[in-house]
Amino acid sequence: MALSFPYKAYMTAIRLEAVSKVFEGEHVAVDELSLEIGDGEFMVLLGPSGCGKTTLLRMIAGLERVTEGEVWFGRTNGTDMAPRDRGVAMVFQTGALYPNRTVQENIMFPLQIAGQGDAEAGTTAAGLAQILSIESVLDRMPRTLSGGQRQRVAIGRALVRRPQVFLLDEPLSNLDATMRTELRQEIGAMTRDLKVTTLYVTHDQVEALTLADRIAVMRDGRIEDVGTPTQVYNDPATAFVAGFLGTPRINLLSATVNVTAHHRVRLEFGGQSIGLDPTDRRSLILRHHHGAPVIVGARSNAFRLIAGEDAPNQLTGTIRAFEFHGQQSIAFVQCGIEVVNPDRIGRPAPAHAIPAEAAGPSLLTRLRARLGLGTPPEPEPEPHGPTHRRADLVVELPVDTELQRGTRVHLAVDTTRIHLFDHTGHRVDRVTR
Ligand SMILES: Nc1ncnc2c1ncn2[C@@H]1O[C@H](COP(=O)(O)OP(=O)(O)OP(=O)(O)O)[C@@H](O)[C@H]1O
Repeated sequence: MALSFPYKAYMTAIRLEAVSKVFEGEHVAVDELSLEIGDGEFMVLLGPSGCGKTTLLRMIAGLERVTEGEVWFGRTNGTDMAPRDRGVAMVFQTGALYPNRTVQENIMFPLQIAGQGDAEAGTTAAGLAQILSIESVLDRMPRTLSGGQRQRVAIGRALVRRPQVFLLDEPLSNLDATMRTELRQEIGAMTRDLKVTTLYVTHDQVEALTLADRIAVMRDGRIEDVGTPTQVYNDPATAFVAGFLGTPRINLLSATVNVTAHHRVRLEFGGQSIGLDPTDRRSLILRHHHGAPVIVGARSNAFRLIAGEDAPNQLTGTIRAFEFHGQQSIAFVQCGIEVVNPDRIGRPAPAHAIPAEAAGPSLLTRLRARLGLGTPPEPEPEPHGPTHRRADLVVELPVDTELQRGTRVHLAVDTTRIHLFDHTGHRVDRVTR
């Protein structure tokens, strides 16, 4: 998959070349990760807790040493540069402010350190405060501010020196829902007005989808997919990405490919099945893979309630629960189909399960060998549940649908809206961006 910035008009502001971070000689937090961020681009790093987002951000800021690989700023190799020389400003979950300085003094402080006079620094700070809607609290002390106001001050202080690169690490996570939405919109508008290259870390898919020019979805120290919000949502590269984006969560159904005597491809779910159109590209790929296990990804809106049993490509089940969600209703339909846990699928098998000659030496093994530390310790068993289990189909229905629990329903499946993944969680029709 190409991870480079697609818009030719932009220059590359940050380039990460096979960057890794190994803590204490054995814990791989970031694993040979490569990514380009364009000048002025708003990139969101999205991924579950512990996948290495903060570590990556800290390596770009120079707060964490890179174990292997290179960090470039434009045409300068910044891998070993001191943090202050990188032109980078960072805002954390809770913006740390100087407690004994007023809001205005906090914002103007970086300019004063840089040698700017009080009057000029004060004017710049007041201008930024206006953009950030905190002009009425300029004379207040940080302890008297709300969480949202404090984050605004932290953002003002980070941006006051016009950094080349603006890094934000979950800046909204400690705010209430209303404040989060408001500040999210302001961060988006402000960074675009200032045309500052921004890298924003979050595990919140709504923040990622609403803010990003592009989203890089991280998992286990690597990037699984990168693209515009519509690309990663509508055309996810892996089952994990499909499962991480979207509410309700996408249905990931375990199926087996059945190629009929007439070279038609059917996807078998135990007792039920659906057929692919012969002109569908996936059909052309799968007709050579009779018996192969696949994962069918179908969002809740890929189904339609139908009356009869005769329609092709339908699944039948029993309503187990029905929820009113305002704009639509969500039905949980028991179809007896195995669903796949996206968090488990495609995770590398434990090192001891892979023949050494097939796997090749891992990053960790190579690093330890170089440091004379011998082979890595046996990996811990993974604390996750099983890969497959029987669960309900989650189906979106018009809000005026009236159904009782226990009702038998027929659901037409729109096969043009499903994604097909192989057993490792990668799309059978590979995604190239
Ligand atoms: N200083 C450290 N020493 C050892 N391990 C660390 C250190 N910092 C981070 N880690 C580990 O590296 C992995 C990545 O951590 P990191 O904080 O980058 O993840 P994250 O995606 O930002 O998670 P979260 O969203 O929870 O902040 C985790 O397993 C974490 O325990």
